Amino acid sequence: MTLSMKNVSKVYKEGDSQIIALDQVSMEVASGEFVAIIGPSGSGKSTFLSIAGALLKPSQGEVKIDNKDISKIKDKELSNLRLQEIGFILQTSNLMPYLNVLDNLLLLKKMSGKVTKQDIAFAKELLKELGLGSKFEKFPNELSGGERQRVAIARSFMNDSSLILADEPTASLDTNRANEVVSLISKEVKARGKAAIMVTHDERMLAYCDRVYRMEDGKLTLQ
Ligand SMILES: Nc1ncnc2c1ncn2[C@@H]1O[C@H](COP(=O)(O)OP(=O)(O)OP(=O)(O)O)[C@@H](O)[C@H]1O
Repeated sequence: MTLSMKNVSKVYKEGDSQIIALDQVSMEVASGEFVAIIGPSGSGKSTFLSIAGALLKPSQGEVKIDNKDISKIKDKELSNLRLQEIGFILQTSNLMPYLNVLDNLLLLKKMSGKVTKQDIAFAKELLKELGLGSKFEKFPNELSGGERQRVAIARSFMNDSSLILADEPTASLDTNRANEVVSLISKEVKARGKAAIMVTHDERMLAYCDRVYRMEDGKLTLQ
């Protein structure tokens, strides 16, 4: 997979004034690449990830996934593309509190039709890979913060999406847990040929990444 963003700008209108959240940013990420974006609060990083994940439309510029211009795709096809190709990892893991760990992983499958034996086997395999082999039946409130984040990561790997977008996945984790989480993303990128973009404030996590970009006032530069 290749994500290509060219001269992408995003302007938010607030009454009479405008906020230029992104100012002509370009980036290309391909399978097997793990890139990071750092930068101060309010510089445009989340806006960038939302556009990369086809959740938000740019005001200007071009976003292509595998050479397909996503502004030219119909809404239905775009939501399928999002479901199949893109895995989001968010700061707050947003697990369903009343579902156990295994069912949290299977939730999207349940919502989109039926759950197969293979789905269950894949979910269990992912959980084992992430060191959660003994936690299938636990509920989110019975897990530590780091464990919850790993469940959320396993869930984002469930659809075997080719693009992983992570918005501060290590916020609120201690150094060991943070290393664990980021090395899991890195492993998934390298072993399964995925592409990943991670927004982070944590400079220690940059060692796992192939490239580091800096966002400042909506402008993106390679470090
Ligand atoms: N929906 C919105 N409407 C209006 N302005 C917005 C909206 N979303 C973001 N902004 C503004 O756009 C700019 C970029 O915001 P963004 O959330 O992308 O930054 P960020 O780098 O992710 O910040 P943080 O590190 O604090 O999460 C900020 O000035 C923000 O206030």
